Amino acid sequence: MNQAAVTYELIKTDKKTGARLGRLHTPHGTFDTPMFMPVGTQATVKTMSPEELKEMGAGVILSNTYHLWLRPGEDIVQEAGGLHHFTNWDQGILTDSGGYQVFSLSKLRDITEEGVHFRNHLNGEKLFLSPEKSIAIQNALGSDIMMAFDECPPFDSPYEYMKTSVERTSRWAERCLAANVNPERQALFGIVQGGGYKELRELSARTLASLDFPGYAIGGLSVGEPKEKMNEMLTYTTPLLAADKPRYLMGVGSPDSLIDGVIRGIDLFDCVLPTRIARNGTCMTEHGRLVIRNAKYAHDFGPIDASCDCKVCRNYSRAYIRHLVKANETFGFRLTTYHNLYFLIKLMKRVRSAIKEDRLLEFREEFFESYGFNKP
Ligand SMILES: CNc1nc2c(CC[C@H]3O[C@@H](OC)[C@H](OC)[C@@H]3O)c3nc(N)[nH]c(=O)c3cc2[nH]1
Ligand SMILES: [Zn+2]
Repeated sequence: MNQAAVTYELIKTDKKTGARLGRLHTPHGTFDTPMFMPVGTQATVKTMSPEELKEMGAGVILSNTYHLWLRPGEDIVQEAGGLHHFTNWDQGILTDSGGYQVFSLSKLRDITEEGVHFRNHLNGEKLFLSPEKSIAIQNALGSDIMMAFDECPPFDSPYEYMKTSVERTSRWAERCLAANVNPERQALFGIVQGGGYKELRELSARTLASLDFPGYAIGGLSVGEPKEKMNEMLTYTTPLLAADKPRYLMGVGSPDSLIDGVIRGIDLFDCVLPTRIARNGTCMTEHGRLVIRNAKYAHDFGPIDASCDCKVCRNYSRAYIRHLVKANETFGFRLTTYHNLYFLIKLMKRVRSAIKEDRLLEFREEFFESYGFNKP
């Protein structure tokens, strides 16, 4: 029996919700879950060094097959000895399959049973991505967790289209399993689709469960649908997935969505939100979002967030960071990025403590009140 590359250890199941405490064992370390994974689409978490990511407690970071295939090319990364050597990051790496980018970045595309024909969003050249090609790229990148090549249709696609897509994505998932040349070191996660149709979510979950992946992602969400619809699909879908496997909600998210995802049984999250809003000077704080450019912070020599113990909040003032951001100084965006990532990683740590102490729903109430999510 091959030693599985990634295994999930279920530590505790919350009595009042679907939340769990767990540990994700990977060839590059073991990490507590629920966990937030910083996104480093082009093999870097924008403006952050590996040392800073480690310092803030990041365990697993993401990179993206589509982007790295186009630039610099998976062959260069492979020659470097894989992504861990290329990026000098020795902890966990998860690569997305490119399925989402093909559907979100390229306009002209043709989906066939074989794969997807589309145009390079950088130079318009014709490209083709298939389950086999996506897995070959991810094997070359050497990520610890690879994602199956899938189609992420618009949430409100017609039932018939969504059904066809789910069935094709399931056949693609099987081809991905067969294409993985390194299952002992690189775990492949299946991605559940089905949009807002419960019976298609069930069809997708059950088909993928029968293929016995080491972990599962819930895809096709956080694509513009109302949060209530996302939560409704999670409530329905996560119980269909094996309790002894990790569950990863792709592309999520904001603090309220992270907590509500944990309550519905999600263990792993990724989202560009904290790093993206940081680059326009917006910070997450205990009392909601703070737009640092705002004139009211010009003479404010306090920290971004008085309740945050990160190195940014311990050493730099709102006035200084506001000045840097307004002057478009890179260091300003490094400070806002570090703080935002720290805030979400710390939020997951607080959630894990709340699960340990059987007080997750109380924590949700307190945090939502403080952040302002309860405001009508
Ligand atoms: C934001 N909402 C959202 N993101 C999603 C992503 C990751 C985007 C990927 O693109 C890059 O960020 C833009 C990241 O790449 C590192 C991320 O993994 C998804 N990926 C796949 N394969 N299938 C999905 O159904 C899917 C759904 C999503 N919903
Ligand atoms: Zn801070």
